[in-house]
Amino acid sequence: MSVVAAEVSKWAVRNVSFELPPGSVTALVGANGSGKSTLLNVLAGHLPADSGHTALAGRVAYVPQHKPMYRNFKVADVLQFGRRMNKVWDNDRADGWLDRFKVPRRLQIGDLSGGQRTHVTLALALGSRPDVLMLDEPLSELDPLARRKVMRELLTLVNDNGMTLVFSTHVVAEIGGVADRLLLLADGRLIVDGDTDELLEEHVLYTGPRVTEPPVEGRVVLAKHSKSQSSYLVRSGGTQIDEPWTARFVTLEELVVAHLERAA
Ligand SMILES: Nc1ncnc2c1ncn2[C@@H]1O[C@H](COP(=O)(O)OP(=O)(O)OP(=O)(O)O)[C@@H](O)[C@H]1O
Repeated sequence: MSVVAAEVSKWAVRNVSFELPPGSVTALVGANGSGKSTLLNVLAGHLPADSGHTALAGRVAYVPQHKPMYRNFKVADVLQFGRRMNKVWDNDRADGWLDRFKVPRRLQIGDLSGGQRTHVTLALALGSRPDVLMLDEPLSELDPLARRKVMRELLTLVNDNGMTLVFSTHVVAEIGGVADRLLLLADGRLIVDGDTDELLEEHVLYTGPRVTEPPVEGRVVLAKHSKSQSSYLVRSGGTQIDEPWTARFVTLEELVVAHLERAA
């Protein structure tokens, strides 16, 4: 395993355990204040856990949500800084990232746009050739095209170098086809931990006449009722169902929202 959390507690985060295999891409999702940043900070060693322990294999790079950087540094100085601060430094990789996203080298950090600053912090993190890269809401300041391009480039690094990627996000629509694992936090507790494809296969939404019991066995994640209709999102249900009921798989976004609604 390249990332292990064992019964980690810190502030709102309570007893969180999971294991992430090398080369996996994990999306960490949860409502505001659910503990995503706290958990990432503990994993990165920036905060001590109150209890439990973590283990990360290899070189670790972490880009926090607020991307702290010296505002008076020029972009070129940041690369220089990266070279001096890291035992392993891949300048071509860092420089290449800035090139691809057209970040002007002569400007000071304080004069860059939010998105450009994001690219500088990503270049700095990637230049250290991490085995584990953790990003706290990396896409929040990027335009829609840049968001796609960044994820594509990061996935290429995962595929080519076996890097393990963990990122927190609120944009669940963007994790489909990107993340192969999902960690869902609610109120500091881990309510979903699994392979995204398996989770999608396990969750089935049944819609039919209004009833008080679901039409199949399985764990009901969420039930909704209107005047004449009921719908049940069931985990570990099957798709075989008699009329007038219909069954369909859900999107990752629907799955996440249902679990969050249930936990709220
Ligand atoms: N120094 C602290 N002492 C105690 N609790 C804290 C401290 N700092 C943060 N918290 C609490 O920890 C909880 C989790 O915050 P955290 O920033 O980890 O959530 P988050 O999921 O990243 O939220 P968001 O999506 O809004 O960024 C919040 O309730 C926050 O108030």
